[in-house]
Amino acid sequence: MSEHVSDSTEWQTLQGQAEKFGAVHLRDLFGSDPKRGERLTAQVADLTVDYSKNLVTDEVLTALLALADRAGLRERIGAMFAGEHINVTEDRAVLHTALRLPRDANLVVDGQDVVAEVHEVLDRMGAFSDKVRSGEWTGHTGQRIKTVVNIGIGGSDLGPVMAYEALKAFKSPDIECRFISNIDPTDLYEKTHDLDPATTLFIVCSKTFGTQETLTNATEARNWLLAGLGDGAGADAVAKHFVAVSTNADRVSGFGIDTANMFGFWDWVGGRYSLPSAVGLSVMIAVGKEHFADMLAGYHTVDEHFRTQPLESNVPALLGLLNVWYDTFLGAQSHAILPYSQYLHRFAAYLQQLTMESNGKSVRLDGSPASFQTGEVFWGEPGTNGQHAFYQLIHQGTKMIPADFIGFSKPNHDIGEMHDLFMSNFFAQTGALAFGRSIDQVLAEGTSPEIAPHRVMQGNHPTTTIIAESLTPAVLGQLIALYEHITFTQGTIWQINSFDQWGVELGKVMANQLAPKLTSSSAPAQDDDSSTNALIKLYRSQRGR
Ligand SMILES: O=P(O)(O)OC[C@H]1O[C@](O)(CO)[C@@H](O)[C@@H]1O
Repeated sequence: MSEHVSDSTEWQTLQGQAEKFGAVHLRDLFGSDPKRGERLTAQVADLTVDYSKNLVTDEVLTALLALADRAGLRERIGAMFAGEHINVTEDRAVLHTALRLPRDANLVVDGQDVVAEVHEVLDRMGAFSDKVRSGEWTGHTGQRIKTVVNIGIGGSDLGPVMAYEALKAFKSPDIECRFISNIDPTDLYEKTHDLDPATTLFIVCSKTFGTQETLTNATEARNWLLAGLGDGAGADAVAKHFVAVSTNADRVSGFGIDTANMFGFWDWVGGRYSLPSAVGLSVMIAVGKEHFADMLAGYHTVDEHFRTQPLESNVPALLGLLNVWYDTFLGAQSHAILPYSQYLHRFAAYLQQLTMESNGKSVRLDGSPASFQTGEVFWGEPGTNGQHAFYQLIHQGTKMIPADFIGFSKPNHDIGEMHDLFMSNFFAQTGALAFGRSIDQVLAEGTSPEIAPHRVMQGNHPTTTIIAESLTPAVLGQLIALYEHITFTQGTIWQINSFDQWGVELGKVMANQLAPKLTSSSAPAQDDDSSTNALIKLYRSQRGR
């Protein structure tokens, strides 16, 4: 492999193809190949993935696969699964795939029997969630737990809340979960003000147990609990109502949570990849350990596909390469995630962290600046809500926005004809985006020549359609693993480290430095830039300080 993939002949070939691609239209690609739809459809586990409505020719696909070879994608996949320290800036293995290995698998990394440790924690989580679900685990006053409140942010929040919402059809009717993430006090207030402390269990979820938002929320939640339980409530009550999920036992006990009530994970699990670890405890309590195990098994089937399939039939690799094609070679800036499932209403938000914290990088592994466009902006809303909000811009705007349509043949709740109507929108949209409406069609419908141009849809907007029979825990695991490996593929081609997040770390440090200037009436707000100084002064005066 050449030192920089972007200097390779394979890269140049794709640049050349991109330059002449403006003339290619999906109408022609489908017109000249009646079997394109079937030919460019692949299966990964329970997911049928139709990528035929993407702006690619066979020539481009071949060139993308050659680029993947040049970038050593196969070898990088092997290195990740084997536990090599591919997160070079933190000198860590990247082993979220080990979180879903079956009990009888073998993986020893850095002298650690990874599978045994993973299953030891899963077993403890299972036993604990059984107790909470059955009512055997009681609070300080002897009452059973009715509400589980997860306190965490980023990967310690987005995965659990997304999966909890996605799997609502599988949850216990006796337990509700809530999620506090923002340090905005209104989040804490809204999620607790109508709860009974006696029946509330908090999970303080933080890989580092050093995150300002989470520790502040957890401290205030403990105050709320003790005040609500009244006289006599102290450390014993905290032990009944607070458990922790973290990699840092010292900080957990420093906070006052008994480490007997701590569920651990490891530094080789990145926050945004941590849902299948103990970070998923709230989800396990809601849906039960069996459904959680189904979700892990779903992840694992896609992991195995990614690890073993040749690249030409490797679905995450192909979709990752398509994303590189759009982003780096065709200049697309964003990527829409459009699930036709209300249960997946937090899926795009979840993927934002997964993809943008992973691939929002401009420096390559060797420290040199990337001389090309990397990570896209991921965004989206469930259909059909999105249709009545932003689809107009996708259909007739000036930007290229590749979009993933995710749908299910069977709804979790079937009511009348609703699901068929819902899915008719799903199928109609990808067709309209691809093939549009020509001026001749518009005029033939009787539209006046003055208005006709406004009603023309150029089409040629790329989409990928992902369908499964229904949204089950296993299918959810498959979907998440699919996007994890798409993200990995992109990072590999770009030769960036998809597993650190130094940019976010800077913001955390600066917020901690600024905090005293907001709260103290004596400290002058003068040593920042003129804009920040003025804004802090305004804030302080409005707060009466
Ligand atoms: O789980 P922790 O350590 O509280 O971190 C929360 C989040 O903060 C980040 O470090 C930055 O947003 C994420 O990567 C992580 O998921």
